[in-house]
Amino acid sequence: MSPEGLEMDVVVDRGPFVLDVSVRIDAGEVVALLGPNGAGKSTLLGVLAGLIRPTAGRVALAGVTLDDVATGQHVPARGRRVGLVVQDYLLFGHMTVVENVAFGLRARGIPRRRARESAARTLERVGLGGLDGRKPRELSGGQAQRVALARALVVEPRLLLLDEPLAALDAGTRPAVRAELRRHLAGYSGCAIVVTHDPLEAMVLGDRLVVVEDGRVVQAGPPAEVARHPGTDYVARLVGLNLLQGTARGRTADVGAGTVIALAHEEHGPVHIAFSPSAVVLSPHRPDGSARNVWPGTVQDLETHGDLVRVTVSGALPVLADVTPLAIADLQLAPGMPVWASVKASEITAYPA
Ligand SMILES: Nc1ncnc2c1ncn2[C@@H]1O[C@H](COP(=O)(O)OP(=O)(O)OP(=O)(O)O)[C@@H](O)[C@H]1O
Repeated sequence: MSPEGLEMDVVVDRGPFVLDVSVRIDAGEVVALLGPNGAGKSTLLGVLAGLIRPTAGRVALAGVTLDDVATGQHVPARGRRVGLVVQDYLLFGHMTVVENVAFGLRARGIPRRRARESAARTLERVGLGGLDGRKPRELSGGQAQRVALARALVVEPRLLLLDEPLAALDAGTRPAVRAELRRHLAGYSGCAIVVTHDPLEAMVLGDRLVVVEDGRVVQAGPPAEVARHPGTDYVARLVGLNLLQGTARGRTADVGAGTVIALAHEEHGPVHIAFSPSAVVLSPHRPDGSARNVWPGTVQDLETHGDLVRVTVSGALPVLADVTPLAIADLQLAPGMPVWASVKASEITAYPA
């Protein structure tokens, strides 16, 4: 645990619902917070932002105690070095972009001129230099998202909270804004938490996943590890995603290990490639059907989740496959058995890294 990091051990007791969590985040680390509706994600963010007071426990950020119920210590929201980006951005329609960004500084008593200068610098940093005088209604969804990010960053927070930051964007613009957000988060030196319902977003943005169910942390770890060993059925369904990195050249992508993947649409340059374990077909012999994406591996592990069995296939290109118990019996799949995995191009999502 770095001294600049976040330490949170809190209980929020709301009668029927109790949040009881311990979370540690290092400076520079991005945690993707996942969980079903009503699991307690917003409550957790509310405590960190200083909007909800815990019933018991302690929160410390960068060596500063923000909450300590035992001693009665509580730093109010305005006094915290915490930046918050909410789902619908909540930009003030009557203010310009630079005024929106400067607002948090003004609220903290920074004089107008200095606040505007800092705001303009932060807008430059998120690639929005030159848009200072625009009104929020004159921005695209992606630009509005960056203004919201600038508004959170302008107070130089040690903790950045992003509550479903891409939810307001349409499906077409989301991949590009997600890739951009990833770059901003990579360059951010504080702790960050991204709340999301989207497993792809969680895997792309998070260095680590923290999964909350019914007010408790049920699983935490690097995305690939959580996907390979889901602790609950919810996690298995949610993070069951194969994620590869590659270099695209039109309708194909080189993913290393001598394997080229056929894509459903054109991409160029570094890409993420994602497909669901349910899209993977396993066969004992090299299939000669229409699937062009075929590679060999070895069954490493079988784990039952609900009515499916998740098969971990190891090899030069490790992959997860969800198959029915009947298929397991038919194919007589067992650890150590060589298999061929195949995926149709139409089942693959590729997007810029
Ligand atoms: N102000 C409140 N007073 C009492 N209970 C509340 C309050 N706000 C939320 N709750 C309850 O606390 C629990 C956790 O809610 P929370 O909003 O933190 O979940 P969430 O994981 O953010 O859900 P979602 O994904 O739907 O936003 C729920 O059972 C909810 O009904």
